[in-house]
Amino acid sequence: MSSVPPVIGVLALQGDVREHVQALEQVGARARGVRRPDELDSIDGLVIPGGESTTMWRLAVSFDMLEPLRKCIAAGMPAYGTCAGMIMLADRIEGGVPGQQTVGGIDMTVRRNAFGRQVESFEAPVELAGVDGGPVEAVFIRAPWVESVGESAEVLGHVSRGEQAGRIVAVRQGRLLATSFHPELTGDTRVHRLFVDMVKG
Ligand SMILES: NC(=O)CC[C@H](N)C(=O)O
Repeated sequence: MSSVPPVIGVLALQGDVREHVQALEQVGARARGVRRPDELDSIDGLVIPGGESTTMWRLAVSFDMLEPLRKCIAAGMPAYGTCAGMIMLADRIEGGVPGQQTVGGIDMTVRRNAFGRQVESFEAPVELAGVDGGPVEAVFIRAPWVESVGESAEVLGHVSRGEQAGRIVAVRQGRLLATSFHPELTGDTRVHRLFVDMVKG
């Protein structure tokens, strides 16, 4: 049985674009960087990478991408955001710089840089609803956590141990997915597979 692989765009304004492209290709999708509004027309789903959400927001404004991104998401385009990308998909942020805007789409409040500074980056196993085969080893780099989710968003995972045990770090709302951590950096492609299956579904 063969089916046409979905085309997934990776928002290529800033951040770890190449790692996402590789992870997506490993799970059988076609992946390409997108940075212009017209490039959004030819993709089946979008990944917003990790990086720096303040820079990504500013670049999205200057590349005239913020409104087109909002429209696509509102129109139902599947999207997956990691770390800064999670911030970009959040309807509300805390700890942003003055005036910082997001694309939005997921009814949640995220706290920027919640786990502390770069030197406080860490790895921890996270059990994810919808991902079989044991916990994913999650890499947190100046990561946000989710303070709260609204009724339409579903919590998929928490930090399982340590000082921050119980913090929400993975959320899904319909065909939108967000993680505080970076599966694209670990070689474990199960979360990308989940997203590609969401795109196909
Ligand atoms: N690794 C990351 O994506 C870090 C996110 C960054 N702290 C931000 O606010 O956007």
